[in-house]
Amino acid sequence: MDMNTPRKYHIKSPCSTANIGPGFDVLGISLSLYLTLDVEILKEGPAFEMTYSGEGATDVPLTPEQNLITKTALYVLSANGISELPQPLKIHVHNPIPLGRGLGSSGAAVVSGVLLGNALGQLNLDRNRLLDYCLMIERHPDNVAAALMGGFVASYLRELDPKDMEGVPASESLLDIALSQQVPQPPRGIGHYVNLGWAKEIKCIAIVPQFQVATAKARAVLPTEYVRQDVVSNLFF
Ligand SMILES: Nc1ncnc2c1ncn2[C@@H]1O[C@H](COP(=O)(O)OP(=O)(O)OP(=O)(O)O)[C@@H](O)[C@H]1O
Ligand SMILES: N[C@@H](CCO)C(=O)O
Repeated sequence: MDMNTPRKYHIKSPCSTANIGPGFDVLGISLSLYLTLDVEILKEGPAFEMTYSGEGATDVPLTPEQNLITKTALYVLSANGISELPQPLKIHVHNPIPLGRGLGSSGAAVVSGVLLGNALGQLNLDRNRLLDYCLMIERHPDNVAAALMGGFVASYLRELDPKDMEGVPASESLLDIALSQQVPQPPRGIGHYVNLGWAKEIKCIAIVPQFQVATAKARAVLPTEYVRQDVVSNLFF
């Protein structure tokens, strides 16, 4: 099928909670609040149209190279030799997930973007490969692994050889990808994950603060080392 053949997709990615108990950067649970994309490749119309409702509607940019979802899709497409979006393309995003408040909004956006790139480019990437793309962008695996795989997930980010990373966009430089730029593919098997069991009787209540803290800022204040006593007591909780 030609990339511009008219068609529709509905893409749904859950929010997630992470850092559960002692599982810092490891344990994540997907929760039943979903970022959705309604995507249509039309016969005619403007080359690109993006609308957005819900959390972040007044702040989130809606141009392909600035919006986290479309930027991520562009990255997946460029890494697979596709230098432009199909046209005319219409995307409606509905986001009920509060931004920057501990419910993995960026993880859901990244997972949606990777699924979007996979669908638009008809790439048929399997889940493990989709995870590699997610992990090039969100460099801690707990939220994206839970959002992509579903359920209660333990995940671990493999140390990457700097040689494998040459020219590969990681989160910050992803911002700079131009539509026409071709980027190398991510290394394979960046993350390991295990689906853990979950008792249906255990329900989750999320308490959402009224202020935002960007994950990057929160991570920047963490010490690089912890004393043994603190690590041991954290394992207990
Ligand atoms: N639906 C979305 N569309 C576009 N950009 C988004 C969307 N959701 C999140 N983002 C981007 O991600 C940023 C929030 O990411 P951040 O990692 O700081 O917090 P979070 O993922 O909501 O929370 P946490 O990682 O603590 O669970 C937003 O400020 C915005 O730039
Ligand atoms: N493990 C991540 C979760 C938030 O995205 C962190 O603490 O930064």
